Amino acid sequence: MAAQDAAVDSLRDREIGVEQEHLDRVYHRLEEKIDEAEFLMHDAVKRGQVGTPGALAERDAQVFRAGVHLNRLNNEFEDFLFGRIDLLLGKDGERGPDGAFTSVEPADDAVRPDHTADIAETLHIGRIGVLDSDYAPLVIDWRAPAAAPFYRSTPKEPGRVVRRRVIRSKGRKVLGVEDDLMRPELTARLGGGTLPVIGDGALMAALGQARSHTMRDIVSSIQAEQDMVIRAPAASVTEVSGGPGTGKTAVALHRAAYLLYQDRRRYAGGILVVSPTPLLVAYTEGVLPSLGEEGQVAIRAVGSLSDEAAGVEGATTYDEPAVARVKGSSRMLHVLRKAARGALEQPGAQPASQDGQLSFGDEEPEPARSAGTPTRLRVVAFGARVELEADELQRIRNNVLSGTAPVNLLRPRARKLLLDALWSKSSGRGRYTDPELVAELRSSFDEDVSTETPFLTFLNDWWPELTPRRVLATMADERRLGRWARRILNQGEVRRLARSLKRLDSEGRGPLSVHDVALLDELQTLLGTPHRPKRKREFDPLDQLTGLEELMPQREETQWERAERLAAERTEYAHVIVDEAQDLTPMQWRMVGRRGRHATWTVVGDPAQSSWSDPDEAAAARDEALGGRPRRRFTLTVNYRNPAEIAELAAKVLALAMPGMESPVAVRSTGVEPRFEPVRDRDLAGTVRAEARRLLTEVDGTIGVVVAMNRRAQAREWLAELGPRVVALGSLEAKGLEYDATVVVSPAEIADESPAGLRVLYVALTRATQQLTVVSGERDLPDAHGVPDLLRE
Ligand SMILES: Nc1ncnc2c1ncn2[C@@H]1O[C@H](COP(=O)(O)OP(=O)(O)OP(=O)(O)O)[C@@H](O)[C@H]1O
Repeated sequence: MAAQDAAVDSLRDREIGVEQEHLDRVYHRLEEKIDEAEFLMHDAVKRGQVGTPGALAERDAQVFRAGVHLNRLNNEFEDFLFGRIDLLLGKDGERGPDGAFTSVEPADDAVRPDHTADIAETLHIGRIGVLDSDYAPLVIDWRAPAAAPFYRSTPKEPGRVVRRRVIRSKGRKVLGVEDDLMRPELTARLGGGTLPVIGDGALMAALGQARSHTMRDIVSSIQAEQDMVIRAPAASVTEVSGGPGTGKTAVALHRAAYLLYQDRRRYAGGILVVSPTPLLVAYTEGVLPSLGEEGQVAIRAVGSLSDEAAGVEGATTYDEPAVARVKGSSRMLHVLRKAARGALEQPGAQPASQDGQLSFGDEEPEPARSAGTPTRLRVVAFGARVELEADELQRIRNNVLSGTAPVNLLRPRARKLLLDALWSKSSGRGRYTDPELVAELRSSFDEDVSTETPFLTFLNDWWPELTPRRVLATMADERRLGRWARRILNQGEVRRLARSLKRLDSEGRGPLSVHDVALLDELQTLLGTPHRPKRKREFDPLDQLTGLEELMPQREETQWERAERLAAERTEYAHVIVDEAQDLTPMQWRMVGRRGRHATWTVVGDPAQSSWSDPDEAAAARDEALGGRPRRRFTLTVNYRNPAEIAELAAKVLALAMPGMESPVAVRSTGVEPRFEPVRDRDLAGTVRAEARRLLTEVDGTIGVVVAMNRRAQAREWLAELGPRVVALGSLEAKGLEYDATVVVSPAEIADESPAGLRVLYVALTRATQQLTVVSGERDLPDAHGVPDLLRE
């Protein structure tokens, strides 16, 4: 036995040595390329010293190319070679531009009748493609067509692949190799010897690794059904559904990298990835840079999508479910339309005599500014007083508002109609009959009236420029909100909504909830931003190189800052990826839809994990956002996260939440059953803490403790002393995340928290990669084994 082990070890060492040799060649080639790039840089700087405009432009172009080159090489130097495939001869013997055979199928005579065959081609796969100096492929980019068999080949449909190898390396050192045989029936020969096979495949090794607080890429172990989605043509809308842990988020991010590789020019318009929470954004942020992509892709939480919520974190507070339900509903659109117009009028108007008086000339003192909307406009023109009374002002307002244009953009029209009305009453009007003289008089009337501070003050008060935040703040007034929401929301809804907005001051400053953000974004559209002339920039010769800034990331800017800046500059994207799409409310769909009106889309989600109470309403909003574009649908069926023992328990909740819905198949089993800990409510804190502490000794990575939303703060206190490996999460925050072990506290509390509570509980139960403990309180009615009522057969 020992002799056999030693033989396996020496074979493994030999194969590691083979791959090491290849990696050395690759590094050698990369170093040559870096030298070339550095030479280009220096050469370019020298040319710049010539000083002629032509030489300057040439220098800039060279610096640009060399910079891009260096940036890519430096980024992708670490651990970028990860795979290898050994293939049979291709059917027609044709080769593509990268030197690889193009045919997926083997040649008819590739396999001899005695089941022996020769390896005709070996390809190494990595994060970028590297060509040798004679243009032979040393590494094939994982996104290139020639790399597809690495992902697509299965023992059932092997194509030309005989052996698939995953190479584990760190920096310049190969640490290990794991092989999968796709054609185990063959005796294949390579370089005069039999093709060796090491290990039992890389997937299980990858799945068994401890988790950290950031997601890893899966580039070396993408599975065939996932690869179909990643490489699906970017036509219209690609919809991907699949249960928990099927790799939807991973696939969506790899797809972004693939699309950029396929058509960088097309996606220069940017790719937006919409995530449900800032926690998931932080968790996934490293994946794209590890795939060699950054900058072009903005990953944003839905709570920080609108400029109105701009800031590092955006909105992170959650409304109670009944309020969230109102704010997310598409009925809010009708309320907001009314509010955007109604908010022009501010309550608390002063008596008419003090309101908005205007002196034309110097005869009268400037009036005091009113607190509310002025109800009278008075000017003195051509020696006579001209007034517009409340009813006339109202008529003008109604007239201006009769269209659908954004309110702030209507201000010039309001101003014009005010001047028309004043003019029609002024003595100047009847003074002349000659049309030319009348026109001249009118124009000097307009100029004089409209540039006087008091008129401007009146206009500012009577037709103020509204900000979305200010309008939202006016909705905290229950009486006014009730008027705008008549026949749209019921009284209870109005009361709850108004109360939730009392957090904001009169200008709308204050903490925003996640659901407020979509309301602000809608208001932004309803109000419009008045055009303001931009300050002219000084001429910069670098501007002539279009795309320079876009393509050459600056060293001092982090990936996060860059994505933020680009996102802030963009209002629309070329491709929009929506992760956890089942959670977007109708109002959020409208917000996301505005960012992809001309985009192609990838929408991934799982209806069984939806925390939105009215799936039909959300589906209608989603259809509206995606328009009539054709859709391609994919389903992922294998759960790579949860061991079978945990998946089985979660399936019980799925049966309650969505009867008839199928669970994905768990790909592995650990033999460790979920634990149940019944507890008296008063002992909850101690038990949860003790359980988290126990799990710290059981698993190497992270531990997530999931509680009902209203216990969040409490749970953080319980666990404060346990260090960074333990994280306390509200049920809605657990979305998309995963931990080595999880403690789910009181399933009944989580399920009772909202109408979608059972689906939220399903999410909570499917976060662990190794171990799960369910702590049941009194409300969970645990049986003798501690199993709560909701999780029994
Ligand atoms: N082909 C793969 N190779 C290795 N690991 C994988 C593979 N596919 C998925 N995984 C891992 O499985 C876990 C779940 O993936 P991911 O979070 O993308 O699933 P999901 O479908 O988005 O889950 P959920 O719906 O629960 O949020 C991750 O740790 C991911 O790295």
